[in-house]
Amino acid sequence: MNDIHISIKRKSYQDLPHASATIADLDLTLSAGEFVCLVGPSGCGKTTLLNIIAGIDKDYVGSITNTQHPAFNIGYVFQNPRLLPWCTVRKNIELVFPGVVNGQDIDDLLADMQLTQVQHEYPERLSLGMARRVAIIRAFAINPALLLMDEPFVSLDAATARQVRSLLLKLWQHRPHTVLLVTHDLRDAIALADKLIFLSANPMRVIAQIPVPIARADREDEALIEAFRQQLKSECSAFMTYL
Ligand SMILES: Nc1ncnc2c1ncn2[C@@H]1O[C@H](COP(=O)(O)OP(=O)(O)OP(=O)(O)O)[C@@H](O)[C@H]1O
Repeated sequence: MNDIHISIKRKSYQDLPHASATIADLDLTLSAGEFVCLVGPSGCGKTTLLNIIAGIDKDYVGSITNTQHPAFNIGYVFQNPRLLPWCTVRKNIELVFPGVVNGQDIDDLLADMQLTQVQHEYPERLSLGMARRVAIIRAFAINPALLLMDEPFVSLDAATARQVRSLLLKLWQHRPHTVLLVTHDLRDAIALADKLIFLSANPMRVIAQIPVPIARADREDEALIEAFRQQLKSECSAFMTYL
């Protein structure tokens, strides 16, 4: 794995020269194996940034580079799980598997995400929390150099969101990948990230990069997470008004 450099000079949704930029002069480096969370106000351009990094949106000025592997593979967990409705949970995972399907690996992924019991169900029988967990497995199954996740806990009730977050963390600890995760929930970001990146709006720029000082072993400790959240709020709310 290598560092990934993201440099977006300008992204605008209109072709006009004077059109306002959604993203401007945004520079980020993701270190290999690092879990990074992007936090920013609603509508600031987070999904746009993920779409650019994933190669879905090519209409921008800038570059995404990984010096040693120019064509690196990317996993993307969209807000909508996008499972194939005519395939079972297991089949949805098998379909993305690179090369020969490794049954034991799928068994392990299903077990890590507590989905073994529903592996032969169709997506319509799953709760949103289960469907999100299948989508996360599919992204890990391709063993990507970079894993993008867009609000994987949004629209889940608090208990389910905590469960998915905790399972994701365990999965990532078993299978470390470079992750860039978008969330509007600072608690989720603190529980997961090595580094928090705070963004501004109009245009979107990086306004602060803050390492999370909580040991990995303590990331389920809600009191520690809340204490750091309060610290960030009191120290940074002047320039991060959305905290
Ligand atoms: N296809 C599009 N055409 C024109 N404008 C767009 C398009 N997609 C997004 N936008 C605009 O670009 C801005 C950024 O949108 P984006 O969805 O990237 O923000 P976001 O930070 O992910 O939002 P949220 O937190 O609400 O999910 C918004 O003002 C949005 O209206």
